[in-house]
Amino acid sequence: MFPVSPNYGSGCPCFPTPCAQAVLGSTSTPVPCPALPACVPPGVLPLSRRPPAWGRAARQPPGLPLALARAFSNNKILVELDESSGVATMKFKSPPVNSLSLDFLTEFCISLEKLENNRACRGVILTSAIPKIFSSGLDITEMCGKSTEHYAEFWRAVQEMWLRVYGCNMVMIAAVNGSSPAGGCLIALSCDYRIMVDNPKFSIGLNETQLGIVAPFWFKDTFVNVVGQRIAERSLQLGALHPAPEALKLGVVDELVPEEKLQERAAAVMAQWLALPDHARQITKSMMRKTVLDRLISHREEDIQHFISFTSKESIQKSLRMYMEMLRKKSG
Ligand SMILES: CCCCC/C=C\CCCC/C=C/C(=O)SCCNC(=O)CCNC(=O)[C@H](O)C(C)(C)COP(=O)(O)OP(=O)(O)OC[C@H]1O[C@@H](n2cnc3c(N)ncnc32)[C@H](O)[C@@H]1OP(=O)(O)O
Repeated sequence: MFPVSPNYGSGCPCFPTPCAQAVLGSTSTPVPCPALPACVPPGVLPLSRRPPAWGRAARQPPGLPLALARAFSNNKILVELDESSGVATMKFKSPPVNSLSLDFLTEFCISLEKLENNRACRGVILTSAIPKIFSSGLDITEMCGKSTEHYAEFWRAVQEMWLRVYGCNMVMIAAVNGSSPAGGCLIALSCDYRIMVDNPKFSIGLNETQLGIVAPFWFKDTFVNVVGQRIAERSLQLGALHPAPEALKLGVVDELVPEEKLQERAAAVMAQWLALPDHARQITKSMMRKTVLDRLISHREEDIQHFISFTSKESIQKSLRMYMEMLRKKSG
């Protein structure tokens, strides 16, 4: 029996019996499963998978229950699709702080994939249902005291989340309604546009160095592509968390709005972006992001090994434990 594609799992229609396409051939080259991209090997969804739907929301594919197309929620993310506008909202609702656990990341990828496969959906707004927090970033407990197999699985899920958001053909808008450190910031940076609530108590940034860890090269690349080399270099070295007004000045976010206007403004910006022909916008987006995406795709396994050896170091484990202790003391 040959191994299955690394993306094969319970999200695939052929689960638990892998279809022929989900099985890796003797060459170990993953063969894409046409049935569902969950079986597709890691990477970016090719542009050709989404037919252009400019000017109107395309029809619901036959066979998909209507209720599923309008709203679905597994556990940690509430997804609502407005078929008339073609815009979905993914609302993070994983208390207490929307940390990006393995379960969260898995649900996130499956939810986004469902939307990508739904022709009625052309744009997604990412936001939070937890007051004052957009996302607290990667779940630190997933990186503490676990096995190397667990670190590998977790890191693959983090990579997958980024590849899917950064490489997404749909318009992605982050409606940042709370603090957004590290991995939370990465999600926002990977969108096409960021709107943040105008509240200096909410901050955003890649603060990894404050935890004694290092933002991986693809976090850094994403940041540089948004704010430029100089701002990214200073902000990354200092592990800076920028209060909303400063984040706007530095270009980390595109605009600030009062909290009560956030969803309305996100919908208005989305409408502007969706007024463009999909194919032209998608090809342009792909052209702008391809180099950075390809860099991780071609070094994915190496990056996982790097993460495992870095995270497994006793000095790193110690830093993470101390950081968690500091958070616990602060909260308790
Ligand atoms: C050279 C190459 C290198 C290769 C790669 C190597 C390394 C890996 C790099 C990995 C990149 C990492 C990215 C990350 O995202 S790391 C996570 C960074 N996140 C943070 O620093 C945020 C920490 N949290 C906070 O600052 C605050 O919690 C808050 C989000 C501002 C919310 O504040 P507040 O409302 O006051 O809530 P509490 O602080 O009281 O927290 C409530 C409980 O939640 C727990 N918590 C918070 N954040 C996390 C988290 N990220 N993971 C897990 N748990 C978290 C906190 O401990 C509280 O728990 P308790 O109730 O049990 O005490």
